[in-house]
Amino acid sequence: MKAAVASGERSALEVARAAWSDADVPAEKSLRVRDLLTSLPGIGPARAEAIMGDLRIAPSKRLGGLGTRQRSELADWLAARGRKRGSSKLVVLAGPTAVGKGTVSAYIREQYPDVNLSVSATTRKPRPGEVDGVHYYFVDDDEFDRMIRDRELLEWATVHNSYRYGTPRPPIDRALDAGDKVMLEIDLQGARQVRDAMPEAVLVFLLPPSWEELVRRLIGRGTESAEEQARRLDTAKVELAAQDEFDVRIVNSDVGTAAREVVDLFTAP
Ligand SMILES: Nc1nc2c(ncn2[C@@H]2O[C@H](COP(=O)(O)OP(=O)(O)O)[C@@H](O)[C@H]2O)c(=O)[nH]1
Ligand SMILES: Nc1ncnc2c1ncn2[C@@H]1O[C@H](COP(=O)(O)OP(=O)(O)O)[C@@H](O)[C@H]1O
Repeated sequence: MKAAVASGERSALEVARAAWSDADVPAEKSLRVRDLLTSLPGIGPARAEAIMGDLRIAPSKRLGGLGTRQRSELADWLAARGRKRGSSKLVVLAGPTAVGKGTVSAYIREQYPDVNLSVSATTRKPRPGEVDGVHYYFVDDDEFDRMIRDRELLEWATVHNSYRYGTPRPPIDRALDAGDKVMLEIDLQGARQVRDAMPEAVLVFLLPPSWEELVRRLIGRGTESAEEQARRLDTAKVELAAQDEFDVRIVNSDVGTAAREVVDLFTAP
């Protein structure tokens, strides 16, 4: 029956209204409210149960069996979520190592507080000054494996052939449900997974003004050994070749200008 409810609140609302009409639609009328809710993007069984608790609908209830008050509250909830999801937007910022993704993200975090920056989980150790839960959720391999097993990650990847990084999904769905602007700063592999999982996301490729400038930034950052720098530049060549897969390309010449161009995407039609 879930097939009757394509993703998207409005269609869920239409299914509910059909179940409550005088039409002869036994499938909709017998559809469990729990199944209607879990057919929506980002709502699993636990969330569906919590929502039904808030709406005072018993876990086993079917659409056709709801009382007048329950129907009205469920319809209002679906309509409100549809409006919020319609106004929220997910922007994914990716690009070659040392192009300035972290710098542009930090600038956006400081200058555009209404943009909700996703906090990734990673198995790498924190660097001096990095705070758990702010820069990253620093977890060990067992915990990262559990997050994968429990399908808690929207995407994840092994980056620079060393540590794993992933985007916890529940905070993203809560933020999108609330109509927030959400931004991920992730690597190319992760961006591709987000594009598959959430086609409505806007994928941004951050470009250096030139290859020479990219090399200068990587070496100037001074956080890698010479051989690691060489390895990352090889990766950067491959990543630059993938830029056509992205919806938008932004050149990071000046951090403030690049950040503005990224943030403007949240309000672009
Ligand atoms: N796929 C994916 N990549 C991530 C995530 N978080 C960070 N990254 C990428 O991992 C790479 C490593 O980031 P970081 O550990 O800060 O080290 P840096 O690249 O040396 O600055 C960067 O290219 C980030 O874009 C994530 O949640 N998922
Ligand atoms: N617009 C820019 N102009 C000059 N240097 C920059 C610019 N943006 C970033 N940088 C510098 O380039 C280096 C790499 O930036 P970083 O944010 O670590 O890149 P990434 O997160 O993409 O690996 C850092 O030293 C940073 O200060």
